[in-house]
Formats: sequence, C-alpha cells, structure tokens
Amino acid sequence: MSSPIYVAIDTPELEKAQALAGQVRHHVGGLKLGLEFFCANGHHGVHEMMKFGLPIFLDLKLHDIPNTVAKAIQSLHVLEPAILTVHAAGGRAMLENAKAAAGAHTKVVAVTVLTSLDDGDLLDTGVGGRAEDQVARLADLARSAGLDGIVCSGAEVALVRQAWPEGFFVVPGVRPAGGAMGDQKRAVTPREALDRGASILVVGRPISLAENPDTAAREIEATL
Ligand SMILES: O=C(O)c1cc(=O)[nH]c(=O)n1[C@@H]1O[C@H](COP(=O)(O)O)[C@@H](O)[C@H]1O
Repeated sequence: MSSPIYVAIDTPELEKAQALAGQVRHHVGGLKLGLEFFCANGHHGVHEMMKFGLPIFLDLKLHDIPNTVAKAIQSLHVLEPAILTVHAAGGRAMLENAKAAAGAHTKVVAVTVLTSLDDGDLLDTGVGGRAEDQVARLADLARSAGLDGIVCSGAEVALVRQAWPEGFFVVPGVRPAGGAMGDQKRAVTPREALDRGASILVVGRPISLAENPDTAAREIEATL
C-alpha cells in the first residue's frame, strides 16, 4: 500500500522542488504543489513534477465566484491532478461548479478552517464559536455540494469522519511529537491524525527543512 504522506513542496524554485521530490519519492505517496510553486512555474512546472510518477495534489485553494472557479478548473484539466483544493467558504454554488468542472479522475476537496487559525482568529473574521463547529458546518456543505472530501486539522477529523464515513479527509499541519509548530495552531501528530480518520496527511517543513528529508520522511512513515 502506498504511503498516506503527501509531501508539501513549498518552494518557487523548480530545481529545489525536483531535488526534494527526488530525495523522498520512495517514502511518500504523493507530491503536493501549492501556490508558491504554481505561481512561479505554472503548467510547465507541474508537468516536470509529474515525471516522478507520483500522484499530484494541486493545492491552489480556489475561492472566487462560481463562474471564475469553474473556468479556472477547466484550465487545469490537462494536468489531471489527483487532488485539487477550493475554499468551502466560497459557498454551495461555487463548490458545485468546481466539482462539475473537474475531470473525472480529480478529487475536489474543500478547505474548511485553515490549520493556522484558532478560535480567536476565526472570531476576527466574523465567525464566532469553536473551529470544530465551523469545520463540521463546512464539511456538511461540501458533502451536500457533491465534493469528494475536505481539508481540516487532526483535531476535527474524527468528528467529521463520523458524519461522512465515505469522505476523503486531507489533514495538513501535522507535527511529529515535539516538532516545531511554526504558524500551525491546531496540529496533532501524523499517527494521531491517521488514527482519527485522515485519508492522507500533508507534511511540509518537518520533511523539507530536515537535514536529510529522506530520513525525516522515513521516520514519520515508521510511526504510522
Ligand atoms: O490545503 C492545505 O494543504 C493546507 C490547508 C490548511 O488548512 N493548512 C495547511 O497547512 N495546508 C498546507 O499544508 C502544508 C503544511 O506545511 P507544513 O506546516 O510545513 O507541514 C502547506 O503547504 C499548507 O499550504
């Protein structure tokens, strides 16, 4: 079985991205390319990363009016990403259009509450209550709009998995025990996230900033 770890390749430099993917390719299940990478390297960069033969998770977190998001997703068809992200806060029509616009082989998943936010940050955006309540609300919306799953933290994944057993749950912001949190605020360990129902884990800096990324990926894999 392939590893549930998708390594976040967060760099604008194609050569660095290729070097990291080359180092960890045997200990991860896929490559996650985000805004940093895509803004700098576009379709060409994605095509280059596809050469590693691993599934590509294109994390563009699209959030705009339904027509714009649908057209953007149609423009990504040729890349056939395995997974694509949109923001659940874009609303039902945007989510429905996103799913309808995606290719048959692309899972469209909705980001609920970013793992870098806590209850206080949410309140600053006008959302009262606990992060887990907002995640549950947006997970319901994503499911009823026909999406494949959501992105949430390991703190909420058990709750939402219970309500959506067949959903695809992406959990980023995981940290090995004692690992540096950086800007993440709702982190759990990779093992906890899987035990609680994550389908895949997104791991960035604990691998990419390690002295030896391959060893770091291998060590995380060994805890799963
Ligand atoms: O959609 C994501 O992947 C995502 C959603 C979220 O709520 N939090 C989050 O950290 N991410 C991404 O997951 C990765 C986490 O990176 P590290 O914190 O370095 O492990 C980054 O590429 C983020 O863009």
